[in-house]
Amino acid sequence: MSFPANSEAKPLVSLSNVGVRRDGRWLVRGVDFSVSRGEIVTLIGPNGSGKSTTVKTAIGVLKPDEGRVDRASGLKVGYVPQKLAIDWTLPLTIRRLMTLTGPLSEGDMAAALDAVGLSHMLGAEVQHLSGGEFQRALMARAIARKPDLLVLDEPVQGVDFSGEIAIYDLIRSIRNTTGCGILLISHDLHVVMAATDTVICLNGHVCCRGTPQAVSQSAEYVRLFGSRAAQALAVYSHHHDHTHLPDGRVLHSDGAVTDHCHPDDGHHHGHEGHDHDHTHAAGDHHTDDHKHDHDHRQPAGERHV
Ligand SMILES: Nc1ncnc2c1ncn2[C@@H]1O[C@H](COP(=O)(O)OP(=O)(O)OP(=O)(O)O)[C@@H](O)[C@H]1O
Repeated sequence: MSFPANSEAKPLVSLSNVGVRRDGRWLVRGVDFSVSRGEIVTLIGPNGSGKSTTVKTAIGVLKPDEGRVDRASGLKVGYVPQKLAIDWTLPLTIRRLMTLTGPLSEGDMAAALDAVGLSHMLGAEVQHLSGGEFQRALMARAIARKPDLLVLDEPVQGVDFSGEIAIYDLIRSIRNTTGCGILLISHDLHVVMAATDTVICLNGHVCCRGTPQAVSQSAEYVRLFGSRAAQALAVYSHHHDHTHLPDGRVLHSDGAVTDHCHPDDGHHHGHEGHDHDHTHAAGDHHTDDHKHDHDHRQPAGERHV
C-alpha cells in the first residue's frame, strides 16, 4: 500500500512566520511551511542556517519568539536528533537502545527492526555498528512507536554514498508503508531529492522552496533514463547573497547592513540560479567563508529572495 503526499489534508504541523531569537539575534525568521501526512519535506541549507532550530520549533522542543506553530492534536512525533547523548563506554545492545526511553512490545520492536533491515541484530552492541547500521537503529527506535510525524536531523551522518542512497530509499519506504509525514534535514540535496516532495532551503529565512521537477520524479522517466539522469536533469547553482556579521547584523551584496536578514527587506535580489554568497563570522557557527555553489536539482516553483 502506498501513501502519496497529500497536501490537501490538514497538515500534521504548520509553521507560520516563525522566528526564534537568542541573545538578541534572530536565528531564523519568517519561516513558513507545513508537513502533511504522507509528505516528505526536506530542509537544506549551510551550517548554522537554522535547520535544527526550525525542526526543534516545529516539534515543540523550542518555542517560537514570533509567529505560530500548529500541530495536529495528539500528534505523535518520532525524532532522531543530530546528536545523541550516549555513553559509549557502557555496553548497549540494540534491544536496550530501542527501550531506553520507554517500554516497547516485542512485536513492535521486531517490526521496526525488520523495517530497517536489522532484525537479525537485536543483541548486537551499538558501539560496534557501522555508521549506516547505527542510523538504521536510530530510525527503528523512532518508528517503533508508530509516529504520525518522523523527524530526522541529518540521517546520513557517518554513512557512505551507497549507504546514503539506501537510507533515503528506506525513508521513502517508511513513508509509503506507514503514511507518516517526514521532516528531514540534509546538507546535500543530491541524493535526498529522490526521496523528497518539498524542499525548503533555509539561510536564516526560507530563501527558496519547491517540489522537484515532476518529470525527474516520474517513474517512467527514471525507468527510461535511470536515477543519475534524473539527478542531472535539474542541477542548479545555488548562491546566498548576504553576510552574517559577528554581531548578528547582515551585510547584503548591495553593501547595505541590516539588523536581520528578511526576505522582504528589499536587499535580496532574484537570480537565474540561486546563490549563497556570504560569510558567517566567528560566534555565528557559520565560520566558513562560504561563497559556495551547491548542485541541486531544480525544485519546480521555487522562489528566490
Ligand atoms: N540556544 C542558542 N543560543 C544562541 N544561539 C544558538 C542557540 N542554538 C543555536 N544557535 C545558533 O543558531 C544558529 C543556527 O543553528 P542551527 O543548529 O539551527 O543550524 P543548522 O542549520 O542546523 O546547522 P548545522 O548544519 O551546522 O547543523 C547557529 O548560528 C547557532 O550557533
